Amino acid sequence: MTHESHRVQMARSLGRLLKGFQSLTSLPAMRAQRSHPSACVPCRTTVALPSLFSFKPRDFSLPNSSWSSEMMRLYDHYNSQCEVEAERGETRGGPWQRLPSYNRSLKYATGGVYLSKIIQSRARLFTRNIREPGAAFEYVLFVNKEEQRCVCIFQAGHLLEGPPGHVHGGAIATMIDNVTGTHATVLSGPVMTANLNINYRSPVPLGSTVLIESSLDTKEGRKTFISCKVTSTDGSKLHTEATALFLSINVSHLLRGG
Ligand SMILES: CCCCCCCCCCCCCC(=O)SCCNC(=O)CCNC(=O)[C@H](O)C(C)(C)COP(=O)(O)OP(=O)(O)OC[C@H]1O[C@@H](n2cnc3c(N)ncnc32)[C@H](O)[C@@H]1OP(=O)(O)O
Repeated sequence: MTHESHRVQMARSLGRLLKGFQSLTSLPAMRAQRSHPSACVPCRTTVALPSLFSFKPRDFSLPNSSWSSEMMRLYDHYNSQCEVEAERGETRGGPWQRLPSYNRSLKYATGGVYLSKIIQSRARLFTRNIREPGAAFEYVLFVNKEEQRCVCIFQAGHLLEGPPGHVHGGAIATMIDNVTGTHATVLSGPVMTANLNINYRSPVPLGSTVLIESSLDTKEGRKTFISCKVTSTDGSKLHTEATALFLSINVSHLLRGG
């Protein structure tokens, strides 16, 4: 590849990358989807990131047959608040927004050099790379921009076992990083995790549904500080608590390999 064509390709990648982050930070209101998988057709299909794909991607934040009744109940609870009744039977955006989720995010985040075409085409978001529904990370995130809060309903599948019958601490850390990182991106644009502190208070039973809630502590220049809690769905049991620091980055940071 000549120097010039490499520069052109780099500029194009940067454009795509920025577009992805921008669409995540200016999320369009999503219409509530209260029904089960078969009926899950988005009423408005403008979602974050599709411009990065050459095919219609699957939105993993929508219910599938593996979701427990508790997962569905909570999904319905938050989804019903994504849209509220307005005048004359019309609806408008509510306090919460569901965040769509895809298994490919940044095609050109290469770690310094361009990945080979094969690796590019195979790269997948870690938490969305297992095909079997319910086997690993099943989750959906809702964000409340006014309250600067984010809630994730998470069902931990059998492939996430750590201590017998319970969820691996690394899988919990992954989800905390995922939720707080997405929340920080919504609040501050492109960021990277600089620091993550986790206290594990009580084990999470495998197969259970838990809530992961994150809230903004403060923003100082490039720094976004977030707190996070993992609890049972009725809030009575604290499983994990964490604090995280995210630093705003220029996306070229990713392309340069940090
Ligand atoms: C398209 C969009 C899709 C998005 C989808 C999202 C879904 C997926 C979400 C998944 C989410 C997953 C997310 C992931 O998994 S991100 C992957 C895990 N994270 C990394 O790999 C990050 C690696 N580190 C870096 O790249 C750099 O160190 C960064 C960029 C973080 C900072 O390097 P940079 O050169 O830029 O900054 P600086 O060193 O000048 O420091 C600047 C300031 O910050 C302070 N500082 C720095 N570090 C720390 C620290 N550890 N504790 C406390 N403070 C720290 C420092 O003292 C200074 O403060 P001050 O002196 O100015 O006061």
